[in-house]
Amino acid sequence: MSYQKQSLSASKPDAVSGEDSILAVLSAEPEKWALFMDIDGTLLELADTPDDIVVPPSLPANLDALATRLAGALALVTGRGLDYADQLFSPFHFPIAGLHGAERRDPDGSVRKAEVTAQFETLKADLIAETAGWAGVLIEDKGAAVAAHYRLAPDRELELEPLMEQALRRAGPNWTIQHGKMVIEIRPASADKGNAVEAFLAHPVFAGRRAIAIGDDVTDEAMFRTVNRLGGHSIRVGPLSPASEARGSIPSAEALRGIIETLAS
Ligand SMILES: O=P(O)(O)OC[C@H]1O[C@H](O[C@H]2O[C@H](CO)[C@@H](O)[C@H](O)[C@H]2O)[C@H](O)[C@@H](O)[C@@H]1O
Ligand SMILES: [Mg+2]
Repeated sequence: MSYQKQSLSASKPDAVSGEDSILAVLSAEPEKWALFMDIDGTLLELADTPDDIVVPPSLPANLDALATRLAGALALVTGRGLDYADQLFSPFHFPIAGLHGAERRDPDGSVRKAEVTAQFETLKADLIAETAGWAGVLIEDKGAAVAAHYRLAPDRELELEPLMEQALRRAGPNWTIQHGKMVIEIRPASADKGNAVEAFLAHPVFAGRRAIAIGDDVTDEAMFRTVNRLGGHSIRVGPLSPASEARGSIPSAEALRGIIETLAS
C-alpha cells in the first residue's frame, strides 16, 4: 500500500520529517502518540445515505489491537451521534466524541451528552415535514443535532441553505451550522472536534502524548488546528488542499485501514 508522504511539521526541529510516515512514527514509538480518527470518509468509505455505510468485518478488532498498542490512547471523533457511532465498532467501546465534539465518552467510561430541548425536538419534526416532498433529501435526527443530507438530490442544496439557517435562528444561540460533504447540519455550539481532542488529551490515558488527527471534512479542521498548535500531526484523507490546515495526507479510507491493519498485527 502506498500513501503520500508530506512534510508534516517542518518548522519544528523535533518534528517527524517529510520522509517519515504515520506508520513509521506509530510503529517506532507507540508510547508517545495519541491517535484521533474521524469515521465517515476517514475510516469508512462514504455511502449514498448515512445508514448505507459498510464497516469491514476486520476493522473493529484491528482498531482494538492498535488501541492496545497505544495503551488506550486512541479515540474516535465523529459527527455521528455517540451511540450510533459506538455500535458500528461493537463489541469494542473506544473513547469517542460524537456530534462533532458535543458528546463524549472518556476512557474511564464517563459519558457527557448534549441536552435536547423540547423546542429542538419540534424544530426537527418541522424540518422533516417541510422536506417531506423533496425527493432524495434525507433528514437525519441525531438527538441534539440534525443533518439535512442532499447527496441524492444535489440540486436541493440552494433551498436547504436558507431552510437550515431559518431553523438555526429558531434553535437559538446554543446551536450552530456545520457544513459537510453533501450535508448541512445544526449541531450544539458547545464544543467542536478540536475541543474534544483537547479534552481527551487532558485525560491520564492520553496525557503527555503527541496527537495525530486524521479526518476528511470541514468539521475536522478544528482538530487539525488543535493538533497543529499542540505540535502534533494533522492528516487529511484525500488530496491536500489549500483550504485545509492538514499538513499530511493519506489517499483513501482503504489506505488508512491498511495502515491500521499493519499496526495491529
Ligand atoms: O465526522 P464524521 O465521522 O465524518 O461524520 C460526518 C457526517 O457523516 C455522515 O454523513 C456523511 O456520510 C454519509 C455516509 O457515508 C453520507 O451519505 C453523507 O453524504 C455524508 O455527509 C453522517 O450521516 C453525519 O451525521 C455526520 O455528521
Ligand atoms: Mg468525515
